[in-house]
Amino acid sequence: MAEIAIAADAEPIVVFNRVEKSFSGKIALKEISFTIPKGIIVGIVGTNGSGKSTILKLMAGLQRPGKGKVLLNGRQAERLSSRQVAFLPEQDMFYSSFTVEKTLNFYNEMFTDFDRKKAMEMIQSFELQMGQKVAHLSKGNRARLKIVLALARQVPLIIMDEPLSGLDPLVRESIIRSLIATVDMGEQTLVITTHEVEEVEPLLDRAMLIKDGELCGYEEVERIHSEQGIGLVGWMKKNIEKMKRN
Ligand SMILES: Nc1ncnc2c1ncn2[C@@H]1O[C@H](COP(=O)(O)OP(=O)(O)OP(=O)(O)O)[C@@H](O)[C@H]1O
Repeated sequence: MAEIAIAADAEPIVVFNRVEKSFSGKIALKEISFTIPKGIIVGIVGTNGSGKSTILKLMAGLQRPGKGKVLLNGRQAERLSSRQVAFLPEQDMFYSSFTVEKTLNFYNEMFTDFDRKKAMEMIQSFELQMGQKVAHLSKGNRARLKIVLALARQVPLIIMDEPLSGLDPLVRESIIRSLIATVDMGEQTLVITTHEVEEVEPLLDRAMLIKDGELCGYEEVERIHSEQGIGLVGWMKKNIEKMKRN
């Protein structure tokens, strides 16, 4: 399925127009089109290797599409400066010899849009120790620090690749709570990939399903519940079955 239309999106922040992406001749994304309006939370779901991270990197302007266009606020994403997007990759991105405080200071100097006060509030709510070395943080606390660094950026688009991956249920819950409390809806749009579909479901306005490089579902989560009477996992299964039949 190349294109999925959703009821008129007033002001899109992200537009994918017939986007294709290949790596060494192997197609990772097959001509996909969609728009994301401002001020919502979108969850991109799908099986391993289906193309979710590739979509995020294209959105963040970190990769160029082979064909088609990726627009961010009306301009080609790969030409925009990093000032528009906070991208949280799946891998760690820290200097491990830095303390939490030094990491914060580093971000504060690197990004003019970094809100140190907001970062400090999140550091306190996560009970992270400012003097602790990043190398000595637990996996959960490293994940929390990553979230702080992304959410403290005052940018229109925040992109998170698998922020919950490999974390225990309590850490996942605390991160989801902080996302709900901290994202400035109306001003900010959040796009997140995840395999923890049921846990993230309450957070999402829309869900996007990617399968083998194709967009095989893009729907408002409330409509999935109200019109189809199912949850996201049921919706994913239904769409994948439908795709197999076509
Ligand atoms: N830099 C790259 N070089 C070569 N192949 C790549 C590269 N990046 C992605 N791919 C391939 O593109 C396809 C989509 O990868 P992508 O990482 O986007 O999937 P994903 O849905 O995010 O997977 P996962 O859920 O496992 O993180 C895969 O077949 C992957 O091997």
